[in-house]
Amino acid sequence: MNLLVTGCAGFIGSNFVYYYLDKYKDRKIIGLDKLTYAGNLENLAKLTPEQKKRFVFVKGDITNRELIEHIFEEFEIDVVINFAAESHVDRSIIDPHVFVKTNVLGTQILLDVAKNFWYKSGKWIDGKRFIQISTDEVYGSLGKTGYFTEKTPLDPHSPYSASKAAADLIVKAYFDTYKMPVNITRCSNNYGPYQFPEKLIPLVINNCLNKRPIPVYGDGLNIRDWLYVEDHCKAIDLVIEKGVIGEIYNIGGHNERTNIEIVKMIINYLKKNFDESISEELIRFVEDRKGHDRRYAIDPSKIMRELGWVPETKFEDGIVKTINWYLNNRDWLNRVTTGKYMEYYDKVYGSR
Ligand SMILES: Cc1cn([C@H]2C[C@H](O)[C@@H](COP(=O)(O)OP(=O)(O)O[C@H]3O[C@H](CO)[C@@H](O)[C@H](O)[C@H]3O)O2)c(=O)[nH]c1=O
Repeated sequence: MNLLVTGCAGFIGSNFVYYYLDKYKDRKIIGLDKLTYAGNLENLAKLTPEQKKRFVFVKGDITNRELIEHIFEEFEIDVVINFAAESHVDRSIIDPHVFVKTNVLGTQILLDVAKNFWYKSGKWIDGKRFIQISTDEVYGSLGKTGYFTEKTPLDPHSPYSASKAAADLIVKAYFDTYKMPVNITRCSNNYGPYQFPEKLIPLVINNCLNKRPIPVYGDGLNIRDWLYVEDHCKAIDLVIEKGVIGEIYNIGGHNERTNIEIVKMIINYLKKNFDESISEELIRFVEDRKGHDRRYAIDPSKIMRELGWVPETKFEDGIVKTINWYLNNRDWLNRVTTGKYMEYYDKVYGSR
């Protein structure tokens, strides 16, 4: 079985490649990545020599139709998992265009090429599947109570989440119109190794290590529902194996935390275990994110009930594993935060 994994050198994509090649010793991954600022081939450097034999890397963009066709001609692709996306909300507020191009147009091109290769003589070839990795952000924001289910209406607020919602609707259209074998998964906030330090958890770790102020948006009481990335990978694996064609699956571990709680947990762990001069004095409450969603919370009961998924990593363990991963990979952290990183950082935080 051959999988085309787009965004294979990004955070969730690279974690998925490790997880999948380790679990299935007879399967092969063709990994495609544009290697923008967040995708980094170094993220895949720890594949074993045996795993490398079952991994082919292609540098390129999902909006390049000729390249995607070439990949389908070269390899018999059974499953496409589309992780490739521009994913950071703050960047989408500065420059929405690239989000629409990659997330919407890129998804449509992937779907269309897959359809041309998988639909022969009036029917779909058996065993093919297209999985769109989406996000809980497409549902918008919750008040103090309630959960996002698969039936919650789409109500995205940022250019990022609007582009992901648009992509989901294109995927749905390929199912409704052509009966294409698709699934959409919508996961809550992930954390773990290889996450780029523009996202809250690695940004806080990196700023603590560099004694840089920690920007907390607004009152710090926005809530996110955090899931360890490996639990997300396991959920996607189950969708590939057992997901019902055309269905959407929400993924989340019922682990809601305010941002300030997360920030303080990281500071206090580092203070106790790494450097006692790291303190809550680094915290700065800064201007809020425009259109900032207040609360996300996933109802994962469908995937738990129908596919037997269970989130295994407790947040208290996952966050310690994650902080230690960054402590042990400070070279990586330094490399990915040089050059253009500070330009971006000043753009987002300079005016706050
Ligand atoms: C970077 C940063 C973030 N924040 C706040 C904003 C959010 O309420 C919360 C988490 O921010 P972020 O890490 O940017 O993640 P968020 O906007 O929730 O979106 C993430 O989670 C989504 C899933 O919910 C994914 O679809 C997105 O790709 C991913 O970026 O922390 C701060 O207060 N200060 C910061 O410096």
